[in-house]
Amino acid sequence: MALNDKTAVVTGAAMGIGKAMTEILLQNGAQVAILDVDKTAGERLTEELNKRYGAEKTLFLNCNVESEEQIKAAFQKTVETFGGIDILCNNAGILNESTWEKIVSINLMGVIRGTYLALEHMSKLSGGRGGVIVNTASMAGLGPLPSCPVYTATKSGVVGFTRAMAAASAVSGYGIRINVLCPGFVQTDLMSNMSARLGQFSHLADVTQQLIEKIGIINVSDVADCLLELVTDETKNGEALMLFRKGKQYVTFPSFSE
Ligand SMILES: NC(=O)c1ccc[n+]([C@@H]2O[C@H](COP(=O)([O-])OP(=O)(O)OC[C@H]3O[C@@H](n4cnc5c(N)ncnc54)[C@H](O)[C@@H]3O)[C@@H](O)[C@H]2O)c1
Ligand SMILES: CC[C@@H](O)/C=C/C=C\C[C@@H](O)/C=C/C=C/C=C\[C@@H](O)CCCC(=O)O
Repeated sequence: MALNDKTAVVTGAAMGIGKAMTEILLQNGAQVAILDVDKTAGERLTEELNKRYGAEKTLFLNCNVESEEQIKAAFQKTVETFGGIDILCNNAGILNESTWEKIVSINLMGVIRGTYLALEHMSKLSGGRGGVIVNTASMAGLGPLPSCPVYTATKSGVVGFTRAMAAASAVSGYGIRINVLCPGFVQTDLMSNMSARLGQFSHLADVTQQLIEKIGIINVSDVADCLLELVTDETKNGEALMLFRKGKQYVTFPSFSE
């Protein structure tokens, strides 16, 4: 899928991985709606990107993925501005084990909310052009991060939701491919003050540190490159792409369908 003049929506786009996703999509010719709960950072980034890529290429929309209403309004504004939605990156996420219900609401329910509301604009069954959705999970969605049980649960949920939705899309004829990214540790703000983010598991900070040393830390640009692959490669649907310092790998899951 060529990205020239395609419209992408990226959630949690004001910084970190979402910012890198936004940039690679712009570099490849897409126009991008930048959705984020942080208005200051979102507006600052949009101003910077406008200078580099042109004001008509980006649109900042203040949006909390915990709110169905706000996502709905942001998608509507994107469609009014750019004429449709071709690519959705459900990327917004947090790590804070002390506010566990909030992690579930943002990391897992935010992905489900975003996907269901985007179908109304993207699905060929409701007059959309089809396209591609990429969800950001984590390696923690494949193997447990002991210091973060709820974060692990949300990311496992995102992997399962993505794979089931991809199969549902193929069988139903939505015309939408749905894939999931599973990065290991990535150098962003989410990795700062790790011990404080672990809540009742702060005593396991050392275990996390050992894991970080074992599998290494990658850069946001490595994740953005993998996003581009999942967006552009039309053969990919229902895939989980794991990446860490050792490299990237499509995950093989057990098959129960035969
Ligand atoms: N950093 C890592 O090591 C790592 C590894 C694997 C997966 N991830 C996942 O990647 C995604 C992005 O994380 P990051 O490392 O870039 O984090 P980050 O903290 O650098 O950026 C997250 C962005 O999401 C926004 N955000 C937070 N809550 C939101 C909400 N309710 N609605 C809308 N926007 C919201 C923040 O304002 C911020 O701009 C997350 O889903 C995270 O779980 C991160
Ligand atoms: C803190 C941000 C969070 O999103 C990052 C988590 C990163 C890793 C969590 C870790 O517990 C996950 C391990 C997953 C392993 C899955 C499969 C293994 O086969 C990988 C093999 C690794 C290796 O070759 O050493």
